[in-house]
Amino acid sequence: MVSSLDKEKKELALRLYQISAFKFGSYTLKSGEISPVYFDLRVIISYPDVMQKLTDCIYKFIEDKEIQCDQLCGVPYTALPLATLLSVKMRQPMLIRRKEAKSYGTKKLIEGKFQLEETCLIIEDVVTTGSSILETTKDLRNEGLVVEDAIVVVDRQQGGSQHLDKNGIKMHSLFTLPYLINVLKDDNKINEELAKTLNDYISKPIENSKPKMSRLQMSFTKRADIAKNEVAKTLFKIMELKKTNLCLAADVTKTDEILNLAESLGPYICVLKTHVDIIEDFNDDFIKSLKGLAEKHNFMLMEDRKFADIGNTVSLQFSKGVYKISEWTDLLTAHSLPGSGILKGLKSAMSNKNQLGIFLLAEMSSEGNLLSKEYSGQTMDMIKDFSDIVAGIVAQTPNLIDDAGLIQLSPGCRLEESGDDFGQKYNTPEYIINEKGGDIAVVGRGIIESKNPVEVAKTYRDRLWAAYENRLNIN
Ligand SMILES: O=c1ccn([C@@H]2O[C@H](COP(=O)(O)O)[C@@H](O)[C@H]2O)c(=O)[nH]1
Repeated sequence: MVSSLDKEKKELALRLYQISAFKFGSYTLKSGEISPVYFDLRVIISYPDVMQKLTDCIYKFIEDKEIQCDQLCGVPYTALPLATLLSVKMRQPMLIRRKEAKSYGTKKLIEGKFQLEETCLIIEDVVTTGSSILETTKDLRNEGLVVEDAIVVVDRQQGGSQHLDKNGIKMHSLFTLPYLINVLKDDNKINEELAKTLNDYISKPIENSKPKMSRLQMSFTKRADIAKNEVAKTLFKIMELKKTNLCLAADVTKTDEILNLAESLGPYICVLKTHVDIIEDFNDDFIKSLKGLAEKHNFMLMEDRKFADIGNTVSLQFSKGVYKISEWTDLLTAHSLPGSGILKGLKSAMSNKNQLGIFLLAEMSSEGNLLSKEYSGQTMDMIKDFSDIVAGIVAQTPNLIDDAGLIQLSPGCRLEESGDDFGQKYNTPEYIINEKGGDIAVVGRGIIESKNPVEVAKTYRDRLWAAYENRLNIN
């Protein structure tokens, strides 16, 4: 006999297809895997009838499964409106997990009233690996809540359930991918051939479809072993040894100011970043002293020159002129804009100084910058042939790097989310490391313009390192 829930689920599945909440083609998932199906349940908020039907179905589903809870919590963001509607329908309170703590007032991560040891049921839209549910669970458990169940609208059946199970969470899915394939095939929405492609895709052993271990799950020590660029290798080791992933942007204009910063903040940083062309009294002795301090405090020097010309010009800019950058810097930034010739030019100018780690700009932190997604992807492609000289990228999002030996440097960091008058955007240390996927955060004015740069640098160092350790636990 067909239960009323079965009938409602079928109708809902067809309606979800109609509003393009799932699509078929060739899609690159967050894990980098190519998938013949893509779920985008974000569209449902534009269809009140779908929101209503989905809420009713989940409500019945929870009743059928006899799941009890004191609180509900939707995984941000798509599941938030669903959790809200369910909370009203079930007359059960809900909680909201912030993606980052407020930088003012209570600094809470979990909003809403609750008691210790209350049970919280998680609501999620689509599950592939289950990592988003785990992130939310971790914050709820840290507050003393008990999380044992999660309801998901669609389970892609790619290891998420097993992953959650290992972490003490039972996942209940309203729809699975095989179920949706059957419903759509029976209603002639997809043909036999597509159904077969989809079934073949799901029947791949989980090992094959499991996302490969991402750099975000790996320690810097492990990544040092994988890094192909020698300078990146050393940098990973310095970070782990000194327990710091803070890069200081020493954006001051006098040599003694830079040297003072290097001496006083050296113990707390892994990289000191310069813009030599803003220094008014540049001289060779300054470089000698700076190198001495880098050695004394075990940090690396990065010249943030952001080269952007053809290979020949860049090779001259790098090795000649007043600054002779190639002779002293460990790390260097460059734009990918001119094409791979820029990397060839830099490589040719390395001469007898063999060790260089280039960071290509894949994304920028400033508002309105023109580096599109396509540009960022092409930058990553360009790196592949230059793994000996490229140490990493400058970026603002977590999924560009799939080679764990590369380092992501993320500028735009302040203790509080803010901006400057010229479009610079700042995020907190935790947001930079956990949400943007930065391995190293760059901090300039947040430290150098503070009243007590040493104490403030220590705070950045501590918060950035704690966020990195936290990232290893949640991923
Ligand atoms: O996208 C980018 C690339 C580089 N930067 C550089 O980082 C520092 C940031 O300094 P703050 O004072 O912390 O804003 C600066 O040297 C930039 O040239 C960046 O901000 N964004």
